Amino acid sequence: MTDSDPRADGGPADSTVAAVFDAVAATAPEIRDALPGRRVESGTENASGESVLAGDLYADELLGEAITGVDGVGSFVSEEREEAVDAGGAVGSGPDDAYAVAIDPLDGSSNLRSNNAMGTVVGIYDAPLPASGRDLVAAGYVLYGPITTMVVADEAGVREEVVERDGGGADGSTVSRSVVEADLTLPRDPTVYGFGGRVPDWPADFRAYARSIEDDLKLRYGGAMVGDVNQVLTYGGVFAYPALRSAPEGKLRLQFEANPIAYIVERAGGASSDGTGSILDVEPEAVHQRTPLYVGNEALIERLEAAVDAD
Ligand SMILES: O=P(O)(O)OC[C@H]1O[C@](O)(COP(=O)(O)O)[C@@H](O)[C@@H]1O
Ligand SMILES: [Mg+2]
Ligand SMILES: [Mg+2]
Repeated sequence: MTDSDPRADGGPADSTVAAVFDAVAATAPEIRDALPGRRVESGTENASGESVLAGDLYADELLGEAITGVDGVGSFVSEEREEAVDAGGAVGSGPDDAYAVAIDPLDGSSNLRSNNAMGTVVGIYDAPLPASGRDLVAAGYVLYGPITTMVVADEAGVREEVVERDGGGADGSTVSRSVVEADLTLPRDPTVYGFGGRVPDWPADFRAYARSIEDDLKLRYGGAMVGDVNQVLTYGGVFAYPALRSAPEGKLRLQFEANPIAYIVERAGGASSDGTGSILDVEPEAVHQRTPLYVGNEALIERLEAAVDAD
């Protein structure tokens, strides 16, 4: 529990959803504190074939324990785990059914060695995984920047909180959370863009789109999706990890990364796409499935879809 409850400011009504974000917020300072000693390779690969840092594993363990301990969470899966963990209770959309939670424990963890921003991504689904983005009931992310912030999206909208370690409130809390933006929406006039992947690996249609975007917007790319998407939510613009010539499915994973981010951006008044339509409509096929991801101001996403359709 926290000593300043953001739900009083119009957050999620659902107690399980609120408890999941309580757990994530409570874990954030601990993850942050543990990072300095965990910048090295763990010597293992994850289900996506990527090498795992000690920080990835530590965050995964801590969050796994905290989230599976929440009443009403029936299933848990992470980028760093091959299979979903049964947390007790059947997952579904009925009133007594449990939720499934998917996380990317450390997003952008290659930034750990170079000491740049990273995050944690969370998606809460009312359907067994792999699930459609339409089954999300809430999603959010923690951004470990100069300040630790948490962005939470649900039916009611999107809010941003600052999360800080607390000396310990009367209720035994260890973190304090203050809402700094109760109704986060994308600015109407976009100013930034950030696109992942190597430029020579971009398909010609996406390269042409990028060239046209460069005329209007400033480049902001830090190599952590959460940090780069937070730029777009703050200043307006477009983030993409596109389909690549060498990897038509792109890099980002639908369950842990693309769906939660698309949900947040759409709730904030923006749009998402896999190149043809909303990410939230992508058919779920596997827990670790990848998808191209484009999110941002609606007009920029419409322009993207027109550009990549034209090829
Ligand atoms: O190094 P690249 O190819 O630009 O990839 C960057 C992308 O990969 C990621 O780091 C993948 O996330 P993980 O660190 O969770 O594997 C994204 O955060 C980021 O957008
Ligand atoms: Mg990631
Ligand atoms: Mg990760």
